[in-house]
Amino acid sequence: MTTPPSTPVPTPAIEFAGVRKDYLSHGEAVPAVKSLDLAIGQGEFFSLLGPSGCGKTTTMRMIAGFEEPTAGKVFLDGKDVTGVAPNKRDVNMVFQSYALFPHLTVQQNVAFGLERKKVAKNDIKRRVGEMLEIVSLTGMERRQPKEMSGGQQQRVALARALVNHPRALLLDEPLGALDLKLRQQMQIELKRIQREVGITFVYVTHDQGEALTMSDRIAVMNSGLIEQLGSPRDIYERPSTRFVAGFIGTSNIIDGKVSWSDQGFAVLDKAPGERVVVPVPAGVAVGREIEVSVRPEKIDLHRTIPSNVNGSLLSGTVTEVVYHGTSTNYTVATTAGTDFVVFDQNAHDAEDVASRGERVFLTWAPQHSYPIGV
Ligand SMILES: Nc1ncnc2c1ncn2[C@@H]1O[C@H](COP(=O)(O)OP(=O)(O)OP(=O)(O)O)[C@@H](O)[C@H]1O
Repeated sequence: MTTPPSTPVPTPAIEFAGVRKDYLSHGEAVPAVKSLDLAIGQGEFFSLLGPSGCGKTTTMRMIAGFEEPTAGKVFLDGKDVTGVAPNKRDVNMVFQSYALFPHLTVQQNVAFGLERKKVAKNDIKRRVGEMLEIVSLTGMERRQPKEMSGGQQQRVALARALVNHPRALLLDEPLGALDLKLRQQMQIELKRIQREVGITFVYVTHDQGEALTMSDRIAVMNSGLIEQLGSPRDIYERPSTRFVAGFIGTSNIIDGKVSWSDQGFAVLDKAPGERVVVPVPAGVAVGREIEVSVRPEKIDLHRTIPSNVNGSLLSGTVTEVVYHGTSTNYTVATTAGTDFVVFDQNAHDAEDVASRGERVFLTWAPQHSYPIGV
């Protein structure tokens, strides 16, 4: 028997090994990052997502070298850079405030770093031209920042940060100052730009929609720790903690005791005739308390009890109906004791399925129940 050749493991672009970061405030250590072991791949679009104060910016500043870990090491392309000055790390940053030079033109702003490095004039012209094309600003070379919109200024900042091909680009809430529509356009643009330049992007945000739209992987942080690391789909469809389920989108969460378990499924009995069916790994025994998360768009709402329900069934009373254009959102006080949110797509007609005060039945397929932390 021959052993298969081992596939070489690519060196991560960025790596944290046993990192902790405490700040000193009035003589007391404030833990900002409690324990971090993380590898970010070459060319990955990686987001650090979490509520204010969870340690995202501190994590990013440790990559840039603006903060040093209290313990542990940071590696860039496999090289230990702990203690190495920021200007020797070959990573660039983009912030919410564009920090462009106001008296310089777009061309001069983008060329600035290359000129300081004494790159040949012809090369500068070519590289700036290529970069402006990537960020869709060709033709605006002679403008000054004040003659441009917020979104255009942010593109200049991006072009300036990318023109010298850094090892990684760190982006700290760069779209925060833009209005919603422009922000959504820029999210798509940023992802395209990242794909074209092939540089590792580390993106800090507290906006879950933004992280879901752009990232290859997301680290959801809470109180100085990563709660879950995975693809946008993993994080949304399979939240590993109650915090992640609540922070990313809207989740309906039900607690209950397993009353029956067989062939990869468990049942939590609720009111007579009602139940929650959930896929579980082997070994989840009858009697065990579990938490189940269900996304609002997976649930069907009925005015009469449906026959042949394959999966979960709960009943309740509608307490709120909110029309959102693409969907109508219902809040239902269920007999299971929790309020459920149900998104009903306005795909065919925009008539409400039910009104406030009405008794309704909620059903969803077994695979749309997700057991948290089981
Ligand atoms: N220079 C500092 N001195 C003392 N404590 C600090 C310092 N910088 C950050 N902290 C604390 O460290 C923790 C993490 O802060 P950090 O800025 O990394 O969070 P964040 O997730 O980026 O938050 P935000 O989204 O609000 O920027 C917070 O409790 C914060 O108060």
